[in-house]
Amino acid sequence: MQPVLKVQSLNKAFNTRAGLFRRKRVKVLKDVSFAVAPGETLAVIGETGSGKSTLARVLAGAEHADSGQILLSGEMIEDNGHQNHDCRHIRLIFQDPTRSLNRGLTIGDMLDDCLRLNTQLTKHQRDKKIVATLSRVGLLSEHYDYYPHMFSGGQLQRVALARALILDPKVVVLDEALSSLDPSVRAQTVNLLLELQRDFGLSYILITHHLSLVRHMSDKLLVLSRGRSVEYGNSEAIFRAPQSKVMQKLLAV
Ligand SMILES: Nc1ncnc2c1ncn2[C@@H]1O[C@H](COP(=O)(O)OP(=O)(O)OP(=O)(O)O)[C@@H](O)[C@H]1O
Repeated sequence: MQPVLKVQSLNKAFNTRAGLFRRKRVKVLKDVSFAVAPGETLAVIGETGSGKSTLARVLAGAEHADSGQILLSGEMIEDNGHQNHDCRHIRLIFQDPTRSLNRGLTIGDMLDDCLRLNTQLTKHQRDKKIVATLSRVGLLSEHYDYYPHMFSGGQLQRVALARALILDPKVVVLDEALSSLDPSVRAQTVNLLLELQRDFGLSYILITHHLSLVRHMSDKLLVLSRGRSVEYGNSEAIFRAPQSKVMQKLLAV
């Protein structure tokens, strides 16, 4: 099966201060490659600062890579720093959903903005799609008129999910998106994500420090260390017999 997402030799560096007047370029992603099939979940784990969030932002088009390629369903969307990114196909959800939600807009208006800016749908079609998407993530049509502050943390993560799904993406990147939820809400959200994956063939990139979540949700696993891929393959096989020191250490904790 053709992968929905293929990443080849991705490199990314940042300029950082190295003294009062000096700057130095720090490589954050080094030759990172992987592929994700439709309906599959790839978990990305690694110690703090290993480049997971940077990878998430590059995938979602929020940052350019310095070199390397990203192909979506065989089509090049990033080639050596040149983006041809249709942002609607890879969507990013953060740990703190309020980061991506405008406090001054109702949920309905926020979702309507996404559709107005990215599709040719009429107002009637947009409203229908918004209500259907709210229902897909377990929210009610009444929530159309709610503001972000009127939701609980778990509901807000559902709103962020609705915002990600409203444009029918192929890949959703979850950057610690489940971390701040309490265990029972997290379990409900995981079940919802798995249900959506089953129903719509969504692929997930799951970035998390929770190994139990990785084990439960992922098909494949990429282990990053200082921006480099040190282990990549079938999750179950890696959990059974980790080859990299990083993974062995993470499992030993
Ligand atoms: N905009 C930036 N400018 C300079 N350095 C950056 C920038 N963004 C990230 N970095 C650096 O890149 C490295 C990787 O950061 P990143 O947030 O991707 O790691 P991470 O694996 O997601 O860490 P964590 O698990 O703590 O979230 C860190 O050293 C960070 O300080």
